[in-house]
Amino acid sequence: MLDENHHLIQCIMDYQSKGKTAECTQYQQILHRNLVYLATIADTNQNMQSLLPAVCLSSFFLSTYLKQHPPNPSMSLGPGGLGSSPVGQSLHSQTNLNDSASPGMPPTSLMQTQLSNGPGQAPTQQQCGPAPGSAPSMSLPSSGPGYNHPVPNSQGTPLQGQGGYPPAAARANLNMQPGQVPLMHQQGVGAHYASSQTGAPHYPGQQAMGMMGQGNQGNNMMPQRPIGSYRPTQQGSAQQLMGQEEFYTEQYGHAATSREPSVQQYYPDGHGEYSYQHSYGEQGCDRSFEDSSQHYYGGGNTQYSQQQQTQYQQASNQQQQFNQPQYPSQLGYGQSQGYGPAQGAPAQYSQYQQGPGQQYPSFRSTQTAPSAQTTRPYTYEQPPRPLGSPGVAVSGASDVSGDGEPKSCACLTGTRRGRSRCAGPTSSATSAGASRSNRAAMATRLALRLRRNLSLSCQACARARGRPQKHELSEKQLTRYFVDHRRVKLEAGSGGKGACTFHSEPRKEWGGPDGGNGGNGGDIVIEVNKQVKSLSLVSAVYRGQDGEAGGSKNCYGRNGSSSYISVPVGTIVKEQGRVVADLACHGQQFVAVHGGAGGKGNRFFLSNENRAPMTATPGERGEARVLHLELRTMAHAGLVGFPNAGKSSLLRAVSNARPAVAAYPFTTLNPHVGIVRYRDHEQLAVADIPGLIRGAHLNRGLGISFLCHIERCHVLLFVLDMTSSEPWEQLRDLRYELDQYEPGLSARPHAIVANKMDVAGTLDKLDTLRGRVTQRVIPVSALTGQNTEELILYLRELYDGQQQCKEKPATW
Ligand SMILES: Nc1nc2c(ncn2[C@@H]2O[C@H](COP(=O)(O)OP(=O)(O)OP(=O)(O)O)[C@@H](O)[C@H]2O)c(=O)[nH]1
Ligand SMILES: [Mg+2]
Repeated sequence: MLDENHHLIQCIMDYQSKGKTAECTQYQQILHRNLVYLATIADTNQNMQSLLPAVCLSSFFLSTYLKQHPPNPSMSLGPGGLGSSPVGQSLHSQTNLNDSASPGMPPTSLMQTQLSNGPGQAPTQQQCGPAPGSAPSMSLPSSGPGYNHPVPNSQGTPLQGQGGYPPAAARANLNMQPGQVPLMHQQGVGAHYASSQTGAPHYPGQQAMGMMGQGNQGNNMMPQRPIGSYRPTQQGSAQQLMGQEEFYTEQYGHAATSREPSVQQYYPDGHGEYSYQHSYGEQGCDRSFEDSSQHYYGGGNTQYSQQQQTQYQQASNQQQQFNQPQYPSQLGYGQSQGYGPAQGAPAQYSQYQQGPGQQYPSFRSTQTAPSAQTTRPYTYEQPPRPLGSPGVAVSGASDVSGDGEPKSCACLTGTRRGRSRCAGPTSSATSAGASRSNRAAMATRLALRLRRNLSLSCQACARARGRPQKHELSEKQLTRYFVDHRRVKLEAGSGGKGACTFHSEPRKEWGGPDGGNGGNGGDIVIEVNKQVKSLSLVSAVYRGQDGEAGGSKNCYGRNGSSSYISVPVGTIVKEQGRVVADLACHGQQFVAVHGGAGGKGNRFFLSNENRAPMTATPGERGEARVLHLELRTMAHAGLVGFPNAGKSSLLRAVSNARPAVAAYPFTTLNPHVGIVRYRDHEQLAVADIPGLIRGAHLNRGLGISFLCHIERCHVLLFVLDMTSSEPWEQLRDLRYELDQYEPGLSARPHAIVANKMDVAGTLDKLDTLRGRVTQRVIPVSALTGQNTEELILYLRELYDGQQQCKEKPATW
């Protein structure tokens, strides 16, 4: 490694002299990484002594080279390298360059000094850092040759040029005493926080983890590798991270898993200081408080908070209140680091050179510990929760932007009619910081939500959309599906033929006849099913199942099974105009055609006269007939009236039926039946019949085809449109049409309903109507429901009166 570094430096110098900037930059990056790696190894017990000369010698060459060739400010040496610092210019870049190489590989003299440092070294580190204000103007005037920083003679003397590189951190890294391990972590965190401006991190678990890691894995080189996840966060350049990761993969045969940038995705709130540092370094203080985990570790470092309070308040007054001391054990955090926003602070990376097993668990435990996490705003990160759970509400309610107004939700709300933008509140992280994985998860949840027709993202969306109601069929669709007349051709199954066989057995020459009979053919049965509402499902042709033929050994054939045709209640079966069956009850069956009888086998013809009959008969053919099925709506009462009289509106007013209502005639094309329920649990069916007009019996309008439905009604309700000029003329025409369809039909128990009484000028017509008829006239308004109670009660009276006369034979 030493030779390689020498060679690299030589190449850099050559390229620099030749003016090849690109190659020079490339070799500088490699050199930088070598130095970082050497510094990492130097943290361990085993390799420190042997590698220290290599590190320092390389640093010496590099410093010598840099003195002779001031670096190009635009050059980048990777994380923390040249040009990565927003301020400091070339001199600062040089500082960073040295600092980037310095973590874990402090000057030899310093190392040697620190090797003997005991745990008592930790408190002194608090005093040796520069003031925060001095950070932006950091410089690294190397006082001596090589890579040596000026070593403080006393621990209270501030070091120079320690931008993000506290010497105490180097001491901590070099300190192999387990008891001093916490110092390393504190210093590392302190250095990091000093540059990240995120306030002091307070990880109670971090010290413990650090101790564990150092004590248990003290000589393990692998865990000492730099953690890559911090680098992109601090540098703000994932590209550099990837390049470095590839470099490590190539150089050392493995890629540090902790370098994966996706770690940041796993913790979008992240390690508090890092996410916050990134926010402040590049975005200022426009990031919401919930975006960072600042409040999770809020300001446990009292000294730190006190010192940096001024700048911190400038950065975010809102967040300052969360930086109150919570973890007094963190008081030892370094103050030596600047707090300026422009510090690249590469040194702090190396201070975090811990193994994944040490570091991330500590962060995890630290993040989950504070109670402030209950208000985490990461709606994207949270798994789906049941609706109405507190978490759902908190996620949306707790997210308030800086001005106190909830931000608009970016989630999509699935509705039956498509997607719409949700207006509910959500976190700023939701709208601003969705990574790819988050978007994928969001898409998955969105698809799930669309399937459920629910929303799980925010409080405003977290409500059930309600069950999708059954889509009402239009009158046109109902007409298509409603069939009240069907001609069917029925042919029952034929019987199976009989068998003609003889018994066959060894040494039994004349076994006798054993042919079995054939099975009977299947019948076709018409069965009433109340679930069926029309004859639309009735086919034109039915063929019954045939019976099986008989077999030998006296085996009979299987009978054909019966076929059933389901028809609605009120179906009348006619054959050649003659009613053969009236199916008015649920479950009632009518065997329309019978199957043919099965044939006889020769065994059947065995007799004393004929011991070996050869006779076997074929099965009979099934019965066949053509029938006409008519549906007559079964209802207790029927609404009869002219079009637009308000029949459908009245049915909607007195029952739960929902026929179509429109201000044009012949809106209703099919009968609708509604149920009127009474308190004694009696239920009366009321049928809305399509409108009749004058001359309907001559097939005008919709004709009188629908009067067959009225034919089954026990009670008739004549609905008159009181807004017409002469309502009583409507009554007369209706009676006439009914009588033309069936004489005496209008004489059934009935009532006269004067509808639309809410319209002005109808009272006079009502009086006139009452004077012209002898039946009871009930004024109602189907639109407003006025006086519909009287109609319902009177309907019950009519029905009860008709039931009392049930003993009498019907006249229709
Ligand atoms: N003002 C008023 N309007 C009514 C009333 N009842 C029904 N209407 C209106 O009259 C129009 C026809 O109502 P429908 O219930 O469709 O009449 P219909 O007898 O079923 O009509 P068809 O189905 O064509 O036979 C609609 O615009 C209703 O809003 C009522 O009591 N008062
Ligand atoms: Mg209607």
